[in-house]
Amino acid sequence: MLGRGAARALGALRGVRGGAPPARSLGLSRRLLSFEKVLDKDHSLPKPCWGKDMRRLFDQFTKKCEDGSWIQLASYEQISAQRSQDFSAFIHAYFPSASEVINKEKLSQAQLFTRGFEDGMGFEYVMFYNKAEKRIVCVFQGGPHLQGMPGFFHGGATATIIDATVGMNAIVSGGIVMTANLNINFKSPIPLCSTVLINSQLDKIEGRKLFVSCKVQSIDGKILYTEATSLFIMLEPKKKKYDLKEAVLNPLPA
Ligand SMILES: CCCCCC/C=C\CCCCCCCC(=O)SCCNC(=O)CCNC(=O)[C@H](O)C(C)(C)COP(=O)(O)OP(=O)(O)OC[C@H]1O[C@@H](n2cnc3c(N)ncnc32)[C@H](O)[C@@H]1OP(=O)(O)O
Repeated sequence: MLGRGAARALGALRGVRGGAPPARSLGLSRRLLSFEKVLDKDHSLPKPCWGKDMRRLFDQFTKKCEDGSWIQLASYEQISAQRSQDFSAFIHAYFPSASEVINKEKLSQAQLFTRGFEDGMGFEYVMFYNKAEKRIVCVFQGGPHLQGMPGFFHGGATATIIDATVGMNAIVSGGIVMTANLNINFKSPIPLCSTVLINSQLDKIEGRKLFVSCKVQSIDGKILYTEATSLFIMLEPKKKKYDLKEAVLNPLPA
């Protein structure tokens, strides 16, 4: 199960209607937070654009979810427009100086960077979480629009999916966090349109700091493409006005 803070953080920022019950009562045996009424499609479910490797690994990890040791993490591209006021409140509480700069009307169009591509062209991925081992495994199939050097992924695209994976590992343990440091060693170029495994591990928590590392490998484990270490910081509200719990329990009307 997730910590309460993390479940609330995810719920509040995902467009939940009707409120999020405490994590303990969620019955998260297979799919994380799947009870939520979320307004758009879950991109972490199989699609026609997934290749056979991606599909096979999805099936393998889904099987591991049956005994509850692993949980599949759902993934949406957009929170509902109705929640945009929550985002304004979030920004106001945590980054008050940014509050004046951000165009609040545009917030209703906000969507997760990794989910902004046409199906199969950008980031296709699904993450699985093992709480006991503090691990998240991301099965990633990158599309042709992620090219850097001809025939290979752009390093920024690799950094993005790494940040998303280690970031999710930090979120499930720490709630509302931001990347403070991301250190990447690119060891071997990743062939464009291939499927790879990103294995991330929460190494330690010290106060507000979460240290997460990961390896990007070929699906047979023979090639180590990339290694990364990261530091995430749990955010502290600068203003006490924003109450995450209140935002979850009293969502805005549709
Ligand atoms: C959150 C719920 C979301 C749910 C839905 C989301 C769905 C999917 C998400 C997918 C995951 C995506 C993950 C992507 C994450 C990002 O990319 S975040 C974007 C990039 N990051 C930033 O823009 C952060 C910019 N930096 C900051 O805003 C701040 O510096 C900070 C918030 C990181 C820290 O500021 P503050 O809170 O004021 O803390 P400090 O007092 O400065 O520091 C606290 C301690 O940490 C140490 N520290 C800070 N930064 C670093 C660093 N870079 N390296 C090493 N150490 C650092 C600092 O020294 C303090 O240590 P001590 O307490 O003194 O020991």
